[in-house]
Amino acid sequence: MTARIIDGKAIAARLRTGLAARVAMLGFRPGLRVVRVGEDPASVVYVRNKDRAAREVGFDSATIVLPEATSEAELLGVIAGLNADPAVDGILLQLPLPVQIHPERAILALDPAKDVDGLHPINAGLLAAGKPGLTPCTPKGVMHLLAEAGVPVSGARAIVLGRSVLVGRPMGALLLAADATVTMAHSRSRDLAAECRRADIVIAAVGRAGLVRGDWVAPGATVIDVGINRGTDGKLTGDVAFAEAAGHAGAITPVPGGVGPMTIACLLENTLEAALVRRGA
Ligand SMILES: NC(=O)C1=CN([C@@H]2O[C@H](COP(=O)(O)OP(=O)(O)OC[C@H]3O[C@@H](n4cnc5c(N)ncnc54)[C@H](OP(=O)(O)O)[C@@H]3O)[C@@H](O)[C@H]2O)C=CC1
Ligand SMILES: Nc1nc(=O)c2c([nH]1)NC[C@@H]1CN(c3ccc(C(=O)N[C@@H](CCC(=O)O)C(=O)O)cc3)C=[N+]21
Repeated sequence: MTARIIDGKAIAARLRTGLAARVAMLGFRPGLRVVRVGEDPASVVYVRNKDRAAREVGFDSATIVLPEATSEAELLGVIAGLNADPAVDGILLQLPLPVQIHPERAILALDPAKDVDGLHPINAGLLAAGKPGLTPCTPKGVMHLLAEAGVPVSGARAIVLGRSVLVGRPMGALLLAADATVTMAHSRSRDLAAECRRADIVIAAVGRAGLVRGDWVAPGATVIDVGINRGTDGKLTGDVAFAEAAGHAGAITPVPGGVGPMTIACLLENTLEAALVRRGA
């Protein structure tokens, strides 16, 4: 079997076109601020592409880059300033943070109403409870991709590889909310290959290039590759051995051109949503 390629780039472009039309009718520009501390390579890619997309859709968007050596107190000061700024509707704090900064303390400092990546315990708790709130952009983007690709989720067996607060956990919650039977796998899971082979939908969010091999994928399964790894040749690759897996899967996302552009489109969607709620528009 040769898999159908799910074109995240095209699906994200359609989403952005819809957002641009809504923003043009608003009479104000939704304000987004991204805070990056240090030079994590995946975060650098994200910021570059996000800046372009945000301008195109008509947002007031800026990135604040702080040096790797920034103290937690300095970062908390920057976050407090953004919380208090009425022009700012959405704040995205890029992860991972340098070791001297406690991620939980930094996330707790965000105004939950401006937390467009859905990381604050209030938003994470709403999601865990199956209630509406701001939803993490990457898992939300994956759900959009599954819907656009016509992949049935209700009743399907889905496996999520990775259990991070940013991707794996909220991904599992969204799949469960959509009535999938969800398996959560991680670095301690026994026999990942066998677990994957049982799944109709495989979501790889680990950060290990080529971890998911072709024979881990059941014939006709859907494979969504969240991983963004920078190879020694400088090229971006996912967590899935793409050529092998495409020989087994029914549908598969590429890297680049899969989940990445959807994350950005969903960040803009969440920022618009936060702006409408906050401004009572
Ligand atoms: N495309 C996009 O838009 C985005 C891409 N990313 C990318 O997705 C990847 C994952 O990101 P993130 O969730 O933040 O990463 P984290 O490092 O926070 O989490 C990785 C998870 O993978 C698990 N893991 C690590 N090694 C293995 C293994 N050998 N087998 C099974 N599980 C393993 C870890 O398990 P344990 O909990 O046991 O340690 C952990 O739960 C990265 O490549 C990142 O760059 C991230 C965000 C958005
Ligand atoms: N709080 C937080 N939320 C995140 O969502 C988050 C984060 N921190 N830290 C870093 C990771 C990484 N990430 C990416 C998003 C888009 C692309 C992206 O646009 N990828 C293009 C790359 C195109 C290219 O430049 O070649 C693609 O896959 O097609 C990449 C990486 C979000 N992350």
